[in-house]
Amino acid sequence: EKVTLLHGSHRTGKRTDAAMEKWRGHGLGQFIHWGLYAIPGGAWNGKQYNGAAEWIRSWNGIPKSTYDSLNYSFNPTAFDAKSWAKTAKQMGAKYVTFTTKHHDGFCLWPSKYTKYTVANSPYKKDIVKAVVDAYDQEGIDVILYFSVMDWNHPDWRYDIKSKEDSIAFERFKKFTRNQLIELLTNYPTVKGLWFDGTWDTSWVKQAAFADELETEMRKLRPGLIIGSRFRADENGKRHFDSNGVLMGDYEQGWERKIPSRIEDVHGNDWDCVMTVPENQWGYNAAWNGHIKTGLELIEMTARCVSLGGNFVLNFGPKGDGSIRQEELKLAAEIGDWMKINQQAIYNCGYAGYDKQDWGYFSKKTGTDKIYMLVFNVPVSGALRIKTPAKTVIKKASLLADATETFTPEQISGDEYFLHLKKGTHPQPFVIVLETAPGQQSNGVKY
Ligand SMILES: C[C@@H]1N[C@@H](c2cn(-c3ccccc3)nn2)[C@H](O)[C@@H]1O
Repeated sequence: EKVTLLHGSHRTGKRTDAAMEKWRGHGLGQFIHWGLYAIPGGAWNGKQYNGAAEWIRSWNGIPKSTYDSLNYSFNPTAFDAKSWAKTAKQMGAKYVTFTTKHHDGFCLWPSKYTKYTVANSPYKKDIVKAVVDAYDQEGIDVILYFSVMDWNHPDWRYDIKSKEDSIAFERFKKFTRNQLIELLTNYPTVKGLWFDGTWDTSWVKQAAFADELETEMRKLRPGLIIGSRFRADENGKRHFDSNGVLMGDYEQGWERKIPSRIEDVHGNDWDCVMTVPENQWGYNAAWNGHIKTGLELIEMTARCVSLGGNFVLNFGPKGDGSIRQEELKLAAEIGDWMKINQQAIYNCGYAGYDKQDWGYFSKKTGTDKIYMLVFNVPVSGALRIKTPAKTVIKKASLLADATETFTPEQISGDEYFLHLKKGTHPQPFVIVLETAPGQQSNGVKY
């Protein structure tokens, strides 16, 4: 049975306000990891390493003090937030999640609460502001990534084991609150905060403080969107409180992985954040292992939307601020597909149809319009559809060409085949189903 919680989740079920409904409908987002780690780009003294490039400071053999002095070399002459925002627009991203401060503690905005910022670099200027303004101009919503864990701050602790730790961490908590209020005050148009670096015991023990801070941020910015990774409940439970209720507004558990079925998302909103290589968020000059193709990433987008989530693809700009060619090419490939098929992605969600081998269903929120996103054309050319009870399929046509229609062949009570014409399908395509809800013989609506 339920336990009484002071600092568990304060809401059950999805948020129904306009800000969250807009976020829910985004479908496709861009993540950008940029900071000092982009300067070494996964290598140190000519030796290429395989770990995640944004974690290089933590690798064995890397002199931490030398890494920490990289702010004096930070001068991204090729940085142009407008061109980043244009790339995102062309890809079809509806929002961007941007690293204000990663685990290394370097702030891409001129924070008043630490010297470890762009203000103390040759570049000097406010990068967060440039990004927020450029993406606002493109009509792309901005969410700010913030790492609580801060390797640079002298008062950061992994755990609190002594009086000294406790005194230091109280200072760190004030510093963290100050920076978050500073970000929400400096950049009032941002729609949310994406928290990371919140798994260590020191922070997990701060249930009351973090709960109050979340309340304060939401009061300062009504409609603010905060995920499940920010805070733990008073029993140290993260993402889901001691009663199994989601913390925050959406589940932030899908990092480099995608749910395989609807039961995995427990009726919550969620995002999946994904890297192009296996595990590189910050720029790594040597991309090793499997590099995802445009088709793979389009399919991941379709899978996420079909299960009611958002797919957020990561970009890792170089130390000079330019985006690498491989990422520009992927953005263009995804964008070309989105230009034709975006109706099946934006403001769509779980359709409630059984998953079929040929691909994914999505449903336009608030309508009976169903999309079939086809990735695996069967040898038979017959696309099987099992509709929810007694649903009527009124029309079936290609999204890209409404004159190309299909006559559903009913093969059982609720099952149909759509027969594709012979021919190749070099790109995934979408079929639109105009449907009507089922009627029982006695006229009762389902
Ligand atoms: C969104 C992604 N989250 C950061 C991360 C955190 N971790 C991690 C690694 C070991 C234990 C706990 C967390 N691995 N990657 C990555 O650096 C990136 O920012």
